[in-house]
Amino acid sequence: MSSVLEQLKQFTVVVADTGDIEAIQEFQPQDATTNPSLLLLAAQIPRYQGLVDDAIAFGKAFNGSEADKLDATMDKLFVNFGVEILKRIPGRVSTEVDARLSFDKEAMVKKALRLVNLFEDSGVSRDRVLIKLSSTWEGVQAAKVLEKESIHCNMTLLFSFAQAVACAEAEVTLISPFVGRILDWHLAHTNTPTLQTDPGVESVQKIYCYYKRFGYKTIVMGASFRNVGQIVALAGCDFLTISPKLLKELSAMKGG
Ligand SMILES: O=C(CO)[C@@H](O)[C@H](O)[C@H](O)[C@H](O)COP(=O)(O)O
Ligand SMILES: O=C[C@H](O)COP(=O)(O)O
Repeated sequence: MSSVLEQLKQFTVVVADTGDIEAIQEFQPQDATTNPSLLLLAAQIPRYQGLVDDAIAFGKAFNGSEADKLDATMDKLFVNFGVEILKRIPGRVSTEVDARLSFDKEAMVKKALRLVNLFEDSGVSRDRVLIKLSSTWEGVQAAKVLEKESIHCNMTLLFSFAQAVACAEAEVTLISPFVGRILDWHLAHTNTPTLQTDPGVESVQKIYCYYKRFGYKTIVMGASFRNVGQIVALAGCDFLTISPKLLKELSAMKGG
């Protein structure tokens, strides 16, 4: 009998949510997503020290202030991990624009162009990269500009239906609704410790049905999962990005 992970792959594009390159190889996802927290963890794994050293050398040689050098180091580090990840997957890697820029359209566009240029300098074409932008109003406007330059965007930190509609109308490539954080919020802020239904799962289902009903092309990728139950409930969604811990649980579960 095949595993739940193998069965899931028949209906949904499975994406690895990690900077740990070896974990990505183990589960053979189509795509991978990274974020600063995940890359901070990965950068502390001794086998990836070479990628960190290379980024530091790049930053030191960068012409500019100390702050510019630090910025250049971080950009190069994110790209170094992205380039290595892409050697192990057939699809795309998501690389994030600093969330502190989330309310500054021009700064997000500039940072995205810089990341894409670094990928291209490493021999990776822009169609293998998804630039992650916050789903703020400014983020959506930045994505509109970038998509016109064939820079594909993954709109992240998406918690509401209104954000999803704005992203679809802007014709962005992909959105990442955050299942787990919606659930976390409800558990922390409502008087229903045992919820009958999962509001994070329901949020993705509503967005998915709306996109399909009205023919929007934007890909829906559920993210931020707390347990395998949420993932199984969303089987059939376009994409799901899943941590190695939950990918391992899914691959150990036998399907019916
Ligand atoms: O790329 C994405 C989503 O686009 C993911 O890496 C996404 O950032 C992660 O799933 C979330 O940040 C995980 O967040 P959480 O588990 O801390 O709620
Ligand atoms: O895509 C979303 C953000 O990268 C989440 O980052 P965080 O896990 O550090 O809050």
